[in-house]
Amino acid sequence: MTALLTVENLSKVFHLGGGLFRQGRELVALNDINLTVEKGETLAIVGESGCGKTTLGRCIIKAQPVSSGHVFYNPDEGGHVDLTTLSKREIKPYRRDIRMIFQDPMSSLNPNMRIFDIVAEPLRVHKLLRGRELEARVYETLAKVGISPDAAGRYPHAFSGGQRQRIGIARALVLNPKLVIADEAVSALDVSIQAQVLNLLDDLKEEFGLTYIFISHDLGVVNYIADRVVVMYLGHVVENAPTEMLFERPRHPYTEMLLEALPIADPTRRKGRNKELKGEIPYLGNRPKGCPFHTRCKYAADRCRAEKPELRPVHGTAQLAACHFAETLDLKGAYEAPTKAIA
Ligand SMILES: Nc1ncnc2c1ncn2[C@@H]1O[C@H](COP(=O)(O)OP(=O)(O)OP(=O)(O)O)[C@@H](O)[C@H]1O
Repeated sequence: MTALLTVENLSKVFHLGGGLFRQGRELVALNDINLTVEKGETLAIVGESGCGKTTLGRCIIKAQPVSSGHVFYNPDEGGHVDLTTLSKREIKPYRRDIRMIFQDPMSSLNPNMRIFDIVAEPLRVHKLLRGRELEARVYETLAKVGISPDAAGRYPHAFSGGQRQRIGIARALVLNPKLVIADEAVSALDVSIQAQVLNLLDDLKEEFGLTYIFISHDLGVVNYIADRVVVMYLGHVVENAPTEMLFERPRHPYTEMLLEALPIADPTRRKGRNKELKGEIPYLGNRPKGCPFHTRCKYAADRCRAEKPELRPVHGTAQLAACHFAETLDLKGAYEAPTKAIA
């Protein structure tokens, strides 16, 4: 396997202004993140709201500057480039290679533009194609995501949520990217539509040789689509493991807690929302000492309150966990890995 993207010691600090009590405070949204995305894999980033998933995605494409650390990108034909050091002009070609898909297709698609122009816009911005060639590429991409070319003259409001997400995907794919960062790409959709869009993403991955970073708060969805899962808590990576290993036997108590909250195995039969997670997430600007999770961890010992655990391989395997007791805790896994046939 070859790394397409490597995040090294990445941190992001927001300096808060405004309110009387927040003046001069810092909020560490990402704390020394390390991860690798292999070519062709789907790497999921999971965690509760506010743990830093979106910030990480935005830092990777440099939509937000990092406070420290590196994002090395290693495309086929080029060498190793640190995206964090590039100027606005220098990063432009990499923005073609790395595309994002967003949660809410309604707010990410300009309501005043026709579908054709929405999908054509990235080609125009990057001055890649014109005239007939541009037209052909737009229609071809729309067809790939299951949108009829006849619909290209309509506006976003004429489409359902699932169709709008397909248009968002077409807009991302029209530039032939190598890496797609999907940020809660199916969260706003009904469960049955989610399955269709996930299947589409899976098919497109094969067809276009894509690599995905799939950001989600929903482990049920992640189990279906991801090869590997990175679990984040309060801006830290607490576990990083191949999907099957993580579901069979989590090595971090936070992962166990997320798995416990999953309703049932098959995402098509899931009803309602996940069970509520226990405990309150501490405010990021006032992070607990020691292990960031110890205030909610039912296994916490004195050591956890005093000393921050490093992310490390458990028993020398591909499963990494940041827990002092990763080797000895007998944590509960979840259901068997689902089959791909959920549509
Ligand atoms: N521009 C900003 N200025 C200050 N704080 C920010 C900014 N952007 C994000 N944050 C804070 O950084 C933390 C991480 O936010 P982020 O949106 O990355 O989390 P998330 O895991 O993606 O959550 P969600 O699923 O709710 O989007 C949050 O506490 C958020 O309030």
